[in-house]
Amino acid sequence: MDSSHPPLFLGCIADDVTGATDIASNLVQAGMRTVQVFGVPNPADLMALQADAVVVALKSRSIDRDAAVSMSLQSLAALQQAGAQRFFFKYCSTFDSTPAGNIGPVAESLMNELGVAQTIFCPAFPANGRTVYQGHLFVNGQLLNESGMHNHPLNPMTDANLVRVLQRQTTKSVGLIDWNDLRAAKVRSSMQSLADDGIAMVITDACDDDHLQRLAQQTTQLEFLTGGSGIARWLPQAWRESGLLTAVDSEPSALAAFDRVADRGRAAVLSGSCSPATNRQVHYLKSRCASLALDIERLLASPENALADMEHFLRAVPDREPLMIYSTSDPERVAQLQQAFGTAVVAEAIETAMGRLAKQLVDDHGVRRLVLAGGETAGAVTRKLGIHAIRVGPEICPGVPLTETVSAEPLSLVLKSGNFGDDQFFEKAIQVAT
Ligand SMILES: Nc1ncnc2c1ncn2[C@@H]1O[C@H](COP(=O)(O)OP(=O)(O)O)[C@@H](O)[C@H]1O
Ligand SMILES: O=C(O)[C@H](O)C(=O)COP(=O)(O)O
Repeated sequence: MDSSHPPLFLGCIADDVTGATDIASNLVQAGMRTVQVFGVPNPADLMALQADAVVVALKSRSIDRDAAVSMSLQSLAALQQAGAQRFFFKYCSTFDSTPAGNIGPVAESLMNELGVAQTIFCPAFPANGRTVYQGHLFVNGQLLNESGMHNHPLNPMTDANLVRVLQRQTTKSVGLIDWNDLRAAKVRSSMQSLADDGIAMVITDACDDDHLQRLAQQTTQLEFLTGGSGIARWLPQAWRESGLLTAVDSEPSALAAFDRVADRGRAAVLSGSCSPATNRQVHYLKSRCASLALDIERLLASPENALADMEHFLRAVPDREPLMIYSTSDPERVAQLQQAFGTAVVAEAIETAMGRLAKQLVDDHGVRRLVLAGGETAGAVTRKLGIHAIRVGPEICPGVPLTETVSAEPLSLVLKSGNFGDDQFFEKAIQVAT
């Protein structure tokens, strides 16, 4: 290990793969050398990475609560052994979770393991339209439960009041630091008075980046924080200003290297997200490159026949031409399938198919650039491909960076959060990766 490189400073535990890449991107933008690893890591591997920050990408957002807690605690232990001094639990900027968890239970277990009496919950990411006001989460100015997130296939968000949502998920008391506290720069004193009242979990308002910067500056004393990726864009600067973090900027050469890795073959888009943004992105791209919608009924009835049909499509696309395969559908169609076959059955069948398709594309069809839309989808694909770590490079849009696998033959990956990116995102991601 290069002794000249400062030791690992920040350990992040993310509950889904695209959410992990999202926070990793903001940390790179903030000048931290960041590596993302997949699944519960080995401490020795983490120390060998020579990174300022490591993001552990778990696929724990929508699984059994106890399993999510267990893998999160195992990841914390590995990060502690690797020497991390600050810890961050990353969940969705739209607080994706069910009334039974997992944000509350995982955060509670991490707090208890770290011996932390109080921490913040800051999902706001204004650069991507996620703002919190009086404890209510807005997406592009619409209340969360009216933004389309109420139709999420796995974690429908039907209540925008995050104090209420989080309180349903935890036995600890939940409170709020609101806009007035931020404006009056009273975050620390407000947190102390909340702590005096026994409030352990503090939802924080934030409507713009100035609010996030203030929150970052006034929470440097916290060993453990939670939130979306927004505040992570400002924490490194606050930690440097308080002398906690050595000022090490990302090496421009390291970021430039991404331009070379990408141009090694064909690009393919695999989209399993059914978010409004991804529906628009699929609609835009499907008239611009070879595209195939998964026949989900056929997939459920006979996976092998369905995959044989897809192989036929793949062979019909001219070599090196980009292509897209998607299950992305509107809420009505999603609900119809879930009612007919069961939510978990449909999700599992699609995620498994996406994993097998990705392996086929890489092994047999010359694909070296994969654009994956959706956290659960990306989690299934990266697991099937056996990807253990990625280097995080320049962002294509806020929260979505270009990445490449840490492997003998690097694969260019774009792991897109369901709701991120404009209508032309896929086209940009393919071109940027060329
Ligand atoms: N047409 C569909 N009908 C039902 N479920 C679907 C459909 N397409 C995808 N899914 C499932 O919905 C979930 C989408 O989650 P995810 O990939 O995380 O996307 P997002 O980033 O939008 O949350 C996955 O489990 C996926 O398998
Ligand atoms: O929106 C966010 O904070 C993250 O990018 C995220 O968690 C996305 O998860 P998704 O499953 O891709 O929506």
